[in-house]
Amino acid sequence: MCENNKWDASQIRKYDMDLQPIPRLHYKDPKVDELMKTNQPVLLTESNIAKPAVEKWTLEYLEENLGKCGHTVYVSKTHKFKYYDRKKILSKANPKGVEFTNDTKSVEMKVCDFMKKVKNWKQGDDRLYLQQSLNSTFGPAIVEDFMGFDWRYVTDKKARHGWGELSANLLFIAMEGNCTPCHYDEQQNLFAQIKGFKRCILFPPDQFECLYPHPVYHPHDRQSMVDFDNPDYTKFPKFKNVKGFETVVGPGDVLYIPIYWWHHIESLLTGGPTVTVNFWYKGGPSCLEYPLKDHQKVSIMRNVEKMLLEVLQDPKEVGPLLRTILMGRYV
Ligand SMILES: O=C(O)C(=O)[C@H]1CC[C@@H](C(=O)O)C1
Ligand SMILES: [Zn+2]
Repeated sequence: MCENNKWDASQIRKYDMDLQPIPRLHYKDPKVDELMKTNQPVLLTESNIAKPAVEKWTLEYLEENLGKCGHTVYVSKTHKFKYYDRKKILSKANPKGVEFTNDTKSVEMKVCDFMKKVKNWKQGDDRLYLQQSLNSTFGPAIVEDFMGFDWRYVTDKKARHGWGELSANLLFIAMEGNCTPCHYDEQQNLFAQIKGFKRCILFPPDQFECLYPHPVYHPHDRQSMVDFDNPDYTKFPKFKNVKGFETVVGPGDVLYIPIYWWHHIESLLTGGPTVTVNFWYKGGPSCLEYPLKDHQKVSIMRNVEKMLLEVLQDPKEVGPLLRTILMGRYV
């Protein structure tokens, strides 16, 4: 899968799973729209979507221009940065939350401190991952570069494929080897790689039962419970049948990650820090046409879980009630 010899298999973690390549197409290829129309992933090459960033955003430039205020940096004891929703964690404000511990926490950090820690990082130190919404708090040079993105192209895709409003552009600065474990988002995503290389593994929404997402009420909602580095095939037997797609994105590549598609993303094990900007679009209005699409079924399952939790008030009641409905009647 090595494109133009810019990386090699030694920089990639090995997983025992069936992965097919994601199509790589020139961004003006009409087949791009055929794939987007049917919520299929595609890697766009040669685009100008984030061209000013690809040309200028070195770590030094970013340190110089990201501004002096603090930025959101995740700190992890491992290479995994598993997202969690703080609003779902037990607190005075949220007495119905969930007892929850995990290896990652978020802190506010100045860019200069972040860059220094990344430069001086040694084995055994906590890993860092800067993940910050691109907003006006950034220096004028960054804002100018951002305005120079190919907004005509991305806005055309939004309109053509009925996406909702642009909800965020996030800037990601990762250390080599950082991993965002398998999860799905309820957003369309144009994932623009700026510096370095990232291995992206994607699974379609119909792989839901092989990827065992945490319950909706859990802080790790939308995240797979399976640890790809050490899968528990007793707890998650269907994981051994999972079928997915993969690609490695490099500077100038833009990966379309369709809404509700699972994605597991790793900065290559060597090669230094990586920089990415994403474009998250809300899902557009979707009419229920039959047969329903797989991602619509995921959305329906989410709504059933939310309704049951709302009315039962206790997560431990959800399983027994669903079993009563199912056993001997639907299965
Ligand atoms: O853009 C998304 O949907 C994500 O999951 C991002 C969260 C961290 C990013 C990464 O490349 O590790 C990807
Ligand atoms: Zn995501």
